[in-house]
Amino acid sequence: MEEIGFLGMGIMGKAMAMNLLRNGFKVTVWNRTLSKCDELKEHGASVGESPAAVVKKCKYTIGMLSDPSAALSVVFDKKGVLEEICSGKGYIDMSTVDAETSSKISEAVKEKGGDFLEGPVSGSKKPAEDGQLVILAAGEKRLYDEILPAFDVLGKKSFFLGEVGNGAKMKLVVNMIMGSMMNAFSEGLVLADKSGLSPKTLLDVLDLGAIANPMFKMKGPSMIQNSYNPAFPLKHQQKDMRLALALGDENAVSMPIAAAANEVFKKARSTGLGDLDFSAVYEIFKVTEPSA
Ligand SMILES: NC(=O)C1=CN([C@@H]2O[C@H](COP(=O)(O)OP(=O)(O)OC[C@H]3O[C@@H](n4cnc5c(N)ncnc54)[C@H](OP(=O)(O)O)[C@@H]3O)[C@@H](O)[C@H]2O)C=CC1
Ligand SMILES: O=CCCC(=O)O
Repeated sequence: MEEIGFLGMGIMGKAMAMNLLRNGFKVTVWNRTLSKCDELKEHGASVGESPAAVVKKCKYTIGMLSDPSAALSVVFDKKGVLEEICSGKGYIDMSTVDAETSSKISEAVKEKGGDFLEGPVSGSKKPAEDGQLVILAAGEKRLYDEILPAFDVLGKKSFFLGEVGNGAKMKLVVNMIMGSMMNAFSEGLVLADKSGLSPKTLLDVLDLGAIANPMFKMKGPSMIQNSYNPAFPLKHQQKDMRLALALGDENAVSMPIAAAANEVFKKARSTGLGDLDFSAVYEIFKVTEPSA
């Protein structure tokens, strides 16, 4: 397979690029904060000096950036992707963004003759390290077929969802459900505790019943130890709730549960929890009102 460029060495980008290297791909990486490329370099990656330089060198370039503004910035800014993308090259944005952002990038890339694919992912740091992501791709089918060998390393399953925007929308729906579930879970843990029950026993009970799921199983034990080492930063989960609510707005879908969950995530951000794991929203439910 051709050399792959990778823009964005955050929690996910770093794990994904490392996984590609481990599986024999040649990778050139770039990150706004250059020092975050050091570990990749030690493992055999080349480092590009700008997104444009990476695209110039590589036939395929993947972006994994924090939010719509970052995703747009690496494409449209000076020394960005657009300066070097051209016919015969592909750009794959795997960041979680809204459909409008993805379409803007797609149109600009296509105008330069390049191919574009969006490919947001389900799964967090550990699945990224283990190549167990679920890839929600949409856009240029030819590029999808060409990049599949890399997707097969990054993920356990790839979906091709058709036109650009469908991957972004699917990802936002999934994360909207996840964020609402995390709120209900946190509320339940507090209710158990305040009612004199053991939260640990609640985890055991949940895990044996109809609502058992990997998220409760993985996050529950660390939450009851007040430990929130970030795998999926809370600020990104709140961004996804916000974008999902905007999608609901566009489609006149009433989303009272997600709206309430978003408010709690916003509160968590405003109290300085944004860089912790999204499960830190639990801390907000633990705060008790002074009794009257
Ligand atoms: N963590 C997770 O579990 C998952 C995250 N996602 C999504 O993947 C994306 C990345 O997430 P994650 O790796 O956790 O996030 P991080 O916050 O760890 O990393 C964000 C990355 O974006 C870069 N960045 C931010 N702003 C800019 C900018 N203006 N210009 C250029 N680069 C910028 C950062 O660079 P710098 O280092 O310089 O700040 C960093 O490389 C997000 O869209 C997130 O929603 C999807 C699935 C799971
Ligand atoms: O966007 C982040 C998703 C995290 C997960 O799917 O576990």
